[in-house]
Amino acid sequence: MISARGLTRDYATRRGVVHAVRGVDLDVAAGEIVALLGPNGAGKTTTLRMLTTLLRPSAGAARIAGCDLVADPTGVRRRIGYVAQHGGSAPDCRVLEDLVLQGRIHGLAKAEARRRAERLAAELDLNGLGGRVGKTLSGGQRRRLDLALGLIHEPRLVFLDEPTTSLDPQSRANLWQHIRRLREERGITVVVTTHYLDEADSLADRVLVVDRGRVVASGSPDELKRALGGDTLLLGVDRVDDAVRCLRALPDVGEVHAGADGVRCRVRDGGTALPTVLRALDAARVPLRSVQMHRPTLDDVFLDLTGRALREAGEAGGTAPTEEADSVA
Ligand SMILES: Nc1ncnc2c1ncn2[C@@H]1O[C@H](COP(=O)(O)OP(=O)(O)OP(=O)(O)O)[C@@H](O)[C@H]1O
Repeated sequence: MISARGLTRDYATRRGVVHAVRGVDLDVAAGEIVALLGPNGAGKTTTLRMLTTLLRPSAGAARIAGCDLVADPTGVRRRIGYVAQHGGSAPDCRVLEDLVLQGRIHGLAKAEARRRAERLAAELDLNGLGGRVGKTLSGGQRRRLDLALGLIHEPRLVFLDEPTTSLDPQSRANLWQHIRRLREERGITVVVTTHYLDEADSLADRVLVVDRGRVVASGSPDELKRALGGDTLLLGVDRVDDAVRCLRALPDVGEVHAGADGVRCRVRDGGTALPTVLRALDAARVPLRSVQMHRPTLDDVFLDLTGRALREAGEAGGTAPTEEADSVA
C-alpha cells in the first residue's frame, strides 16, 4: 500500500536549514496499522505531510495506493484519507451536514453522500448527534467526527496525525477500538503518528521508531521489546549520581540511565539481579525510596536506541519551529 524510499525534507529558516526528515524508508502492507512513534520534533508530522502530498519531499520517492507521490499527487489524494492533528470538522456546522458537505467535496451525489454520512455516524457512535454543531461535541466525539470526515470517500488508506492528543484515557481507548474495528470491517490500512507509547503498543501491528528525522527501528511492539531482552529495574533514589556510579560498577547491570523518576537499568534477569543491586546500593549508602521491575516497554526500546527516554526527549530531538519556513527543494 505504501513503498517509500529516502524521503527527505529540509526547511530553510532564518537560522539555517532544519533537516526535519533524513531519508526515511517505509513499507506498509494492505490492512496493516502502522505507527510512527517518536518525541515532539522527531519528524513524524513532516513525514505524514509528505506521504499525503501536503508537502513536497526535498528528495526521495514513494508509491502510495498505487500512485506515484510526486508525479500523480491528485491520484494519491483521491485514494487516501487524512485526519490532521487538529482535525477538519467545522465548529459551527451540524455533524451530519459537515459529513455530507465533505462527501460532496469529494464529488459524491447528495443522496450517496447522505447515505455514507449516516452509515459512518452509526459506525463511529455519532448516532443522535447529527443535528449538533461541532463545537458542542466532547473531545472524543469531535475526534470521531474528524475520523468520519477522513473516511467519507471510502479510502483504502488513512493517515491519522496524533489522533488522541488531549483526549482523556477512556476516550483514547474508545478511539483505538473504533480504528481497529474500521480496519477489521472495512479492511482499511492505517498509518498513525503518536508520541504515546501505550497508543503504539495497543493499536499498531508494527511500530516505526522515529528519532531526529530517521527511522531507528521497526517491528511489532512485541518484536521490538523482545529484541531488547531482559528486565528493567526502576530505582527511586534521591542521590541519583551516586546510584548511577554504583550501578555502573556492577558486572551484571547493562545500560544505566538517570531519569526524572529515578534511575533505570537493564539486567538480564530481574529476580537474580535485584538482591545484588540492593546490596550494592546499601553498601554505597544510597537510600532507596522504591523499586520496580518490569519487562521492557517501548520507552525502554527508545531509550536503548537513542540514549534518551521518549517522555524526556521532546524538543531535544529537534529544533522548535519558531518561524514558518520556505522549502529547500
Ligand atoms: N515549517 C517549519 N519550519 C521550520 N522548521 C520546521 C517546520 N515544520 C517543522 N519543523 C521542524 O522540523 C522538525 C520535525 O518537525 P515535525 O513537526 O515533523 O515533528 P513531529 O515528530 O511531528 O513533532 P510533533 O509531535 O511535535 O508534531 C522539528 O525540528 C521542527 O521544529
